[in-house]
Amino acid sequence: MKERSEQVQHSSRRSSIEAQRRALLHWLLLLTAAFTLGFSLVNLSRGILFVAAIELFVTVFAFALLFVIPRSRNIQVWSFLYLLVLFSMLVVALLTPNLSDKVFVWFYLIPVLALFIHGRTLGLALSLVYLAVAWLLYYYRYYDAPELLDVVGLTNVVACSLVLTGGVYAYEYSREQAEDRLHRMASTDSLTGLANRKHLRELLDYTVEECHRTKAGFSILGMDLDYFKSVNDRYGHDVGDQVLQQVGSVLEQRLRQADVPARWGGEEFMVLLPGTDREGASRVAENVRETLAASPVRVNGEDLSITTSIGIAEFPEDGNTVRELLIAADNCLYEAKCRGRDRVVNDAVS
Ligand SMILES: Nc1nc2c(ncn2[C@@H]2O[C@H](COP(=O)(O)OP(=O)(O)OP(=O)(O)O)[C@@H](O)[C@H]2O)c(=O)[nH]1
Repeated sequence: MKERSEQVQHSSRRSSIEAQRRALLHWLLLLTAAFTLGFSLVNLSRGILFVAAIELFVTVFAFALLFVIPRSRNIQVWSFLYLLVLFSMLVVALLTPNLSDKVFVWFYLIPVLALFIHGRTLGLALSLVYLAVAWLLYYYRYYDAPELLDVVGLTNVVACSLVLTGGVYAYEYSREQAEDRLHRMASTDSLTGLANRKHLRELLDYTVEECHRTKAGFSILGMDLDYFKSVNDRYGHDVGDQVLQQVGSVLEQRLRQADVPARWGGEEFMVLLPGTDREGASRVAENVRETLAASPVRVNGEDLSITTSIGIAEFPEDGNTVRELLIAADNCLYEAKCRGRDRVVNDAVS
């Protein structure tokens, strides 16, 4: 749906991804602090002091991030630093002579963490860079231990990390797709396929804010079908639903790409017309009203005509806030109903 609408959906998606990553990072930092502290104590007791000190540093670093991240506006940099510090600690452990070659299994965590906290694209790029460095260091560390560097050994090391990276990437991809679908469903009216009330409300807030900044204008149309209750009463709810779908498709057909029609609730619709003044909005409203009146719904061989009353409000003349504009459009709509329905009113006296 439309450029502006996509912008709003995109920014609401971004903030939900950000919140999810913050929560994930919180748990990862707790786990990191706990495990590095444990390893630090073990290495301290074994006398491997340098590694123990590095691990203790990572414990403190992870613990500090637990306080920094909730207060930070941009967590991307901190996430990047967290991964780098963790990776550097693993490098030190890998290159330390007395530690087991099994230390390398911890590198398999890097692609999992990178993809979870940085998302698919950046996460994959970081994973491949870190893994390539880890493979080279593994080779350098064990070049004098042929039993670890035979073809089978090396293939296992490389293939396992690639399979793991591919698996987590595929998981992230399907999770993103599912999230996209959920976001679309949450902002769409299932009967008409138009934007729903919640989504248009967000769009109106965004548009008012933007127009205050840019000094641009816009209008809204508040629409209410006439005598819709009698359609339901006479023909049943299924026909009523068919009428609502017909209104949805007329709005989709008659409006410009930048305009956003929405189902406001029941038999009420609302349209956002960016960059349109009162006169322009009145022409669009007349056009929609006439098209609807000329597009009857066919029921049992009978033509059921649809008429609508429309009220208009223009920003900033009729209101500086979304609330004021909605009240102004509603007053015009009420006036249209009072004057006999099937008409457009753009100048109600409140
Ligand atoms: N079929 C169907 N009907 C709905 C839906 N949502 C609301 N309605 C019906 O819409 C009707 C609205 O009736 P009223 O508010 O009296 O409005 P009206 O009959 O159009 O009268 P005026 O607006 O004064 O012209 C009620 O009968 C609701 O049950 C829906 O999703 N499907």
